Amino acid sequence: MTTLFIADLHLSENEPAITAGFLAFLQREAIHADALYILGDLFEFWIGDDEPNTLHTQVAQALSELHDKGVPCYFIHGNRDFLIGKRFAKQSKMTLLPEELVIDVYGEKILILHGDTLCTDDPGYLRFRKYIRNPLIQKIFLSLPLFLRLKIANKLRRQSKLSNRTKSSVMMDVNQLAVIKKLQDHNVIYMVHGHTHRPAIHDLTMDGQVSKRAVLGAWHDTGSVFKIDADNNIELISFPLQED
Ligand SMILES: O=C(CCCCNC(=O)Nc1ccc(S(=O)(=O)N2CCN(c3cc(Cl)cc(C(F)(F)F)c3)CC2)cc1)NO
Ligand SMILES: [Mn+2]
Repeated sequence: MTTLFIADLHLSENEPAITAGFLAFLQREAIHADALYILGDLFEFWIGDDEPNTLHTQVAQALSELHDKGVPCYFIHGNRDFLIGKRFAKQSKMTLLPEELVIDVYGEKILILHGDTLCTDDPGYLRFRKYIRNPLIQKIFLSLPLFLRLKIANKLRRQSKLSNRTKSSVMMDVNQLAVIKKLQDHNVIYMVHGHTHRPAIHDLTMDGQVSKRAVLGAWHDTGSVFKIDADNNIELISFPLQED
């Protein structure tokens, strides 16, 4: 049996093929797993659980069916879908996790997180993140009428696109010291995260031990899944989304 990790699908109504690929992945692959961890940015944007949206309903229904077939699904918020709340968690029967957590997978301790907090070379983003993760700011934002939230969201998405163009690729990747500090803070040697869209398994010698950091790939033309089996064999796999 295996435990599966995915992230950065950035599901949106403009990308129906990715949604179809995700639903097929749930029915064909996740259905046989011990658990599925979704490490953030499942959706491209999220302005509140109260937004009527057929994509959200469709995804919630599929995740709920996975749960009913005995596969628990855990979710860590990404920098896009950080407003996913209790209501969607209830509809999808996903368990919302804190932004970083050490889990036990077949006896191994693994730190899981979205990965945006590792990008410490982008102080501007981290300042923005601190602001919008503030519960009071979230309460105020969620109390705005939907049309206003949509307006703000579209503006911020445009700004993000523009500002990401000017950021160096170093700035957009994790900072090695931040990675080491996180591992030491949690006293673990394994880490799985997404966010950077740079799929790889990195070996890192830390305090004389070989530490591993698995980075999940974003879902575009291919899907990406990190798998751990009961013998602690690990695999980072990318697979075509289109049914040929
Ligand atoms: O990797 C990097 C850089 C990575 C790129 C980071 N950029 C990035 O994530 N952008 C972004 C994320 C989400 C959306 S959104 O459309 O889903 N949506 C916008 C409005 N949201 C809001 C919430 C609250 Cl509480 C408060 C407000 C407030 F106060 F602004 F009005 C707004 C809710 C969420 C739009 C853009 N660096 O290393
Ligand atoms: Mn992200």
